[in-house]
Amino acid sequence: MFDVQFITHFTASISYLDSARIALEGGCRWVQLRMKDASEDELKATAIRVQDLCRQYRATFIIDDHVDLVKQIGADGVHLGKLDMPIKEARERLGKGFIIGGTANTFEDIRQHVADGADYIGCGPFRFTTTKQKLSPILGLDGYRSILTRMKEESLSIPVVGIGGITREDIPALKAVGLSGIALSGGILKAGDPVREMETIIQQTE
Ligand SMILES: Cc1ncc(COP(=O)(O)OP(=O)(O)O)c(N)n1
Ligand SMILES: Cc1ncsc1CCOP(=O)(O)O
Ligand SMILES: [Mg+2]
Repeated sequence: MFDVQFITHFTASISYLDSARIALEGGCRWVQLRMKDASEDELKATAIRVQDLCRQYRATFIIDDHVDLVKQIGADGVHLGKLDMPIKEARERLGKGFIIGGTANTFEDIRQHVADGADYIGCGPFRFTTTKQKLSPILGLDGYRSILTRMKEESLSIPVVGIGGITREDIPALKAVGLSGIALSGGILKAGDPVREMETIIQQTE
């Protein structure tokens, strides 16, 4: 099993909510709501609607950055990066019943997140992407290989999903390098038929 997480985004014709619907219709069962420039009200309203959709599809629903909103609406979990609430503090606020993901760009980041109580790692960027500003250094396959080798050597075990500019064509190599899965957005939303694109990716990962 190779996990597929969808990160919401928008295009000229697709809203954040529609992007989540597309992913779910295409068979994805893990959606992260990421709305970097939204107001609190807009974020909460969208989060409630995306959460409803995820419940209909029995999909996991994660919110990027906003620990208190996760607790307030009862989402499944939160994803946190270096500029967000520290994972240790989020775990204290949320307790054990919520999923907490942490961003990593190095082995040391992963070691810290494991110590702080993270449940999974989003490791990247795999390659350049315009979906996120201010990217950490690009890892490529070699970066993943060395991080995952170091994890094995030091018996550090936690699911690691690759993220950043990932498309369907990358999946065989990302599987082979030993990642637990992928998180992606543009690779779906920029496709001619986004639902079909997700279906194809899900078939590739089963
Ligand atoms: C699965 C996953 N991995 C990494 C990230 C990036 O989180 P972060 O570093 O906090 O950056 P922003 O997404 O908040 O811009 C992610 N969201 N999901
Ligand atoms: C949130 C995030 N963190 C690192 S790259 C990225 C964006 C992922 O989106 P895409 O698949 O469109 O590159
Ligand atoms: Mg963040």
